[in-house]
Amino acid sequence: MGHFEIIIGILNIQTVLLGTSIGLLTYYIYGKLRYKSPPGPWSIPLIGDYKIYSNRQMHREVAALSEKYGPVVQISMGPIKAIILNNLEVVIEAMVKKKADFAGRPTFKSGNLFTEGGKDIALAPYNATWKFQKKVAGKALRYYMQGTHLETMISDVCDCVFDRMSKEKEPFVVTDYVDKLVIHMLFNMCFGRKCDLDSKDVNKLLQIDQDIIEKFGSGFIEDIVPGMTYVYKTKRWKDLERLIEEVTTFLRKELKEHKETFNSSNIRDFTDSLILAREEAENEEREENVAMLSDTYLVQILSDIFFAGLDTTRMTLDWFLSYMVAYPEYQQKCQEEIDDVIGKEESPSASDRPNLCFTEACIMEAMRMGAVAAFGVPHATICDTTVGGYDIPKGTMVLINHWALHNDPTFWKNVDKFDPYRYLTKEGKMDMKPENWLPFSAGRRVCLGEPVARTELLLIASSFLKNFRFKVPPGVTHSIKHRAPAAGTELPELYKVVVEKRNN
Ligand code: HEM
Repeated sequence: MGHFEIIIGILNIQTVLLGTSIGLLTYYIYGKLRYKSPPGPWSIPLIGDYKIYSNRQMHREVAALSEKYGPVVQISMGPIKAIILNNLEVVIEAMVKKKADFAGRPTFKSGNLFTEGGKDIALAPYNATWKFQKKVAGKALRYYMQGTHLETMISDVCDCVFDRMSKEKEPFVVTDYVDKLVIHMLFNMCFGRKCDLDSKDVNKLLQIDQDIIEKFGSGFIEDIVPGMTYVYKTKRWKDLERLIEEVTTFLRKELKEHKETFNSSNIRDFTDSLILAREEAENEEREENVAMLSDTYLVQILSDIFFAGLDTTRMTLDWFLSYMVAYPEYQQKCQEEIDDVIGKEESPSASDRPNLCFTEACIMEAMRMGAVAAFGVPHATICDTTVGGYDIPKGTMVLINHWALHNDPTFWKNVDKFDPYRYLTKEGKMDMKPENWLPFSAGRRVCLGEPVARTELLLIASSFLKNFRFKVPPGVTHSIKHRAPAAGTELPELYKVVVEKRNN
């Protein structure tokens, strides 16, 4: 080969390399231009939109931003990008129409600590273990709701708490009694313990739960700075580790005691139902199912049922009672309905539900106006996908802004008004559920406890109003003010009430 051919050969190689590079660059630039990221405010690199995500009422701020950017808004939480869905159309597209695409969960250091590495249901990744556990827990809950078990237990717990509450001589904060009632109900449901207002275990768990919300409600720097705990542990982080260890130790002890006294023909509570599910899997010789119901997984399912139900239920009842005090005419209308349907002697039962429409409508409206979980539980995409015409890469954190759905003025007439009639037909019966009313979310990750929560809420709310008339002390005016004890959680400002016993 002469010099000429060699030069031509080199030129050819150079031409091919150059051509390939230009091709790849064009493909990359074209891809970038074609790739449509959701819009959002400018953010400081690595720090992100600190002003937005450090605001405990971020749901309100993002809903306002969506007026400028549209229903899909992107913000940066430190180095983590979050996509927030702010209207029904995009929520249904992501959670219902695209089914599994948005059914993952992001992984957080604090979440892993709470759940022994995602071994629960609520924070678990979208996989076969999650699916199986949700099925088992759903079956155990349904088992528990059969017959009159739930209503008898709620009636016993209400008697126990109301007995103490009726002894109050001075104006008092009713929230304290709501908290006690709900935690005792869950103790009974999960561990079969009768109501004992002086129980050390119950009071300690309630204190831990309140501490976790009040002290850690603004989130953890450790979730935003990966690897930080390997270098340095803050005092807050160490406190969290200690509280979680206390809770897990308690749950492990309960499971151990239940296993020692378990009798499959006498299922006492939710813990027994889970042990029964494991026995069934063992009898069917389904090794893979038995492994998914090891003690660690059972403890985590118990923790989910207990804590997912505790805060959401007690906070919803706080909102309900606060609105009942603010609107005495609605309180009275609920009481008339309750007296008519239940009678003066009986306790509310699940079969009364179809006839307690006005009371149920007041609960639904309290859930709309009071945001107990404004962003629900964060989702993550499990593949590259799209929503609202924007590209969303695999592994992106996605939040549903429930507050925005519940306060969308284009959907709700007089959006700021407490109006139970929104949910009722002209005849006073329950109407179709308004599409924008989604406190339990939708799609694959929909709240597991919705049926039990709605029944519990109605039974407890009716029991409160059946037994007591709630008022503010003479000379005091009650206007509802919102406070945000934790990110994405709003509660009414604490206020004092006086109660009059009814039906004596
Ligand atoms: C007022 C009461 C309640 C409200 C407002 C509520 C709301 C929610 C919401 C918004 C989610 C997140 C759904 C999503 O990821 O899109 C959720 C998940 C969940 N809730 Fe509830 N909840 C309530 C009561 C309960 C109760 C009583 C239980 C248990 C008996 C429960 C168990 C769960 C579980 C296990 C999940 C995780 C589901 C999953 O990841 O697949 N919830 N809830």
